[in-house]
Amino acid sequence: MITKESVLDALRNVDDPDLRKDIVTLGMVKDLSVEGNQVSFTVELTTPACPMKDMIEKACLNAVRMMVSKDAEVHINMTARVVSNRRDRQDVLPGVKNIIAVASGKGGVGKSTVSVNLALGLAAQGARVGLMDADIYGPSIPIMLGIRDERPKMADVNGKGMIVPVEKFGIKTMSIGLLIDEKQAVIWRGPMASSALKQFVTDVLWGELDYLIIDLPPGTGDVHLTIAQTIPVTGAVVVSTPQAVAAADARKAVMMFKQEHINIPVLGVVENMAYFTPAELPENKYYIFGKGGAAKMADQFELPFLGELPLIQSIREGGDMGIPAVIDEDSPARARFLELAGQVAQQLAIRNATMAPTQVLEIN
Ligand SMILES: Nc1ncnc2c1ncn2[C@@H]1O[C@H](COP(=O)(O)OP(=O)(O)OP(=O)(O)O)[C@@H](O)[C@H]1O
Repeated sequence: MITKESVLDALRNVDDPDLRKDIVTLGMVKDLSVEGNQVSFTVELTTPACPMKDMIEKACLNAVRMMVSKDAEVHINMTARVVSNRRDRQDVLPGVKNIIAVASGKGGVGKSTVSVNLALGLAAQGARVGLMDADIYGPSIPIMLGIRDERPKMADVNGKGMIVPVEKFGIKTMSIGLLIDEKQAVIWRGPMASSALKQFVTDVLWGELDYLIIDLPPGTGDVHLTIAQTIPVTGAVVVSTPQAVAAADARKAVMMFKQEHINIPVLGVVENMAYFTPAELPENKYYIFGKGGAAKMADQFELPFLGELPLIQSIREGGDMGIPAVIDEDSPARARFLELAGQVAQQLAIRNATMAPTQVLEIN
């Protein structure tokens, strides 16, 4: 006879490969029921974008069939509840579970392209996602999402005027480009940029989010410091390109996050424009700028390498037209960005399980 205990014992042999504990101990097995040879249960993962989802499901099935009964009819409901390890007072971004900053050592490496497609990639897999354009001096998110002409609405919350983020393709977004003329933003000085950013944090109704992606300005500067001091950023993703000079700049970005007064864990390094793929020969990869630079850099810092993204004309065209690669079913880059989203979500789950929460100066 199949019992609940025998099923649980079998499932104790299935490990979450990232968290390195079995799924029963981790409390991921829910709603177990057994009737005759019908066994059903839910496995609750830490992210809907988990790249190990299919593997864990198969391992559960095999464990019950091999260790309990080969005649068991097993129904597994794979779900996810994104965890947060925030321990701050939640004065800022109260309903936001995880905050991911996307950075680059220098401009033009595709940081905004990665931010947009990472946000959409997480949302495509079922997460609630927001995208904050903190690139105050050169906001490109409104163009990339095709919302240049939209203006956010205001809402009254307990007598305080709050900005309602613009929604597009299932994500919420806010950019200085949605409030003022893009050209004006370029001439802003440091203190103005910092106070605009603080508004994005305190005066925008982000609501409940699993992930908030922050597209940082290129390089290292005032805005980065403001963000590190006011927002409990869960982790950062550093974008690089293959050229040696780009890798050297990306190294500076990694060093910035490691500084004592910033101290934000780096989730990994992604290499954009790693190889060229012509539209008519999608299987061909040409490593025109050299190969393996960002992976080597990640290795030196003992950071995860989050993968290579191709240089494809349609990524640029999609960006200009407001149709990002993840939204374009025909884009050869779509699958790569979905993989990247899975890698980032996975590294974030590991970070939350193994490291202390990020500290910030509390706002009074
Ligand atoms: N993998 C890619 N293939 C083709 N074009 C790309 C790719 N990644 C980015 N681009 C294009 O390169 C240009 C710069 O990209 P993007 O604006 O994302 O860079 P950035 O690092 O955010 O720049 P900045 O920080 O200076 O604003 C854009 O026109 C974008 O569409």
